Amino acid sequence: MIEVTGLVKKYGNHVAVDHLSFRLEPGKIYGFLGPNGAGKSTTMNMMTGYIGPTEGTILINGHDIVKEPAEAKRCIGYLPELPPLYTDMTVWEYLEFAAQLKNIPAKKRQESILNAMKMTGLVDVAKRLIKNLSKGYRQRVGFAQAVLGMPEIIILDEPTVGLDPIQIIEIRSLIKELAKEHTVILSSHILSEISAVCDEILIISHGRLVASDTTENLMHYMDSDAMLEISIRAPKEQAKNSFAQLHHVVAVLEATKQNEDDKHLNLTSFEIRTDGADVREAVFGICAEKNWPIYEMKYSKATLEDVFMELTADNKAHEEEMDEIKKSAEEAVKEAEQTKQANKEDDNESNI
Ligand SMILES: Nc1ncnc2c1ncn2[C@@H]1O[C@H](COP(=O)(O)OP(=O)(O)OP(=O)(O)O)[C@@H](O)[C@H]1O
Repeated sequence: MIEVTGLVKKYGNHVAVDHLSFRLEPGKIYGFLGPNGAGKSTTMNMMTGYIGPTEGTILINGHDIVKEPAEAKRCIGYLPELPPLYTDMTVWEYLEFAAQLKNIPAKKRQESILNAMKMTGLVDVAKRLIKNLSKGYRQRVGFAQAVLGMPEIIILDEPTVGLDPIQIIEIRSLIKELAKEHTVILSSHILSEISAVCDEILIISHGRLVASDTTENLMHYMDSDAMLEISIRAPKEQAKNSFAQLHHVVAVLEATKQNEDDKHLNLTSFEIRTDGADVREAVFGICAEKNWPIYEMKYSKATLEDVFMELTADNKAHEEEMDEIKKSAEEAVKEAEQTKQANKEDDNESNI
């Protein structure tokens, strides 16, 4: 089990991880999801003891990663975003080297390496130089290194980045295979990646945890929002009131975008928001009864992607704000330089 409490990492004034707290139970696949720069790698690097936290504690099966690093690290296998593979070694040589670093006793080494290779499908390439392997196979070598010695917890940073679709499918099934015997934690900025394999998702934005739930619950949360876009020819207020009275409808908004055709036909467009229910038939019933011709109807449910965008939305606003600050700072510097240059020219003229 992993317990993270009040975790903070600062680089100078920059807060990369901002008071993260969570608890990860054994035997599940967890996904760290967040945009680039959200703090996923920094968090993983702290959890695996690669870098120290500025504040907060990380307990790995009860061992503090800072105070008892050897005991804590023994429970973890880590595949960093850029695995440090020695490409002039063969797969076997590299795994033997990794086994020594992990202090796996000499008597057990061969068996451990063989198990890791079997698990990751590397037995046939054991004698091949790593530099002659495809990117997918190199990633497998990184995996094999992580599972060597069968640690209880496997941490994988962006495990499918740069792989082709077939390799991605292979790595995904490998992760699911691993989860039968290990707790797996992986990170990605790709939502479909995380939702395809993880039991629970932790969404991180600006170093903060903005959501943490099971993939099903997050999906269910999305289900609580649906929208029907409709273009009809009808008296605006009367139509709006009729739709608003329908069961499950939470809001009826007038859609602002209208094309020339709509104007010509004198159409009114609405966005009918519901609590997740599909109200197409009920809306059709009203329109038919009132004889309001329907020109267009489009039903949509919020997706996991929408929730991710919503939860990390301040990210974009923050970036825009930073761009704005940077732009005005650059303008101020330019202005100051121009003034300095003008003053210099004035001085030169008065000297003449
Ligand atoms: N060694 C470092 N020195 C200074 N700033 C750093 C350092 N490492 C990371 N950062 C900053 O900390 C923030 C979090 O970075 P981190 O790599 O953890 O994000 P991430 O979510 O893993 O992103 P990505 O998906 O792009 O790897 C970023 O703003 C990054 O620029």
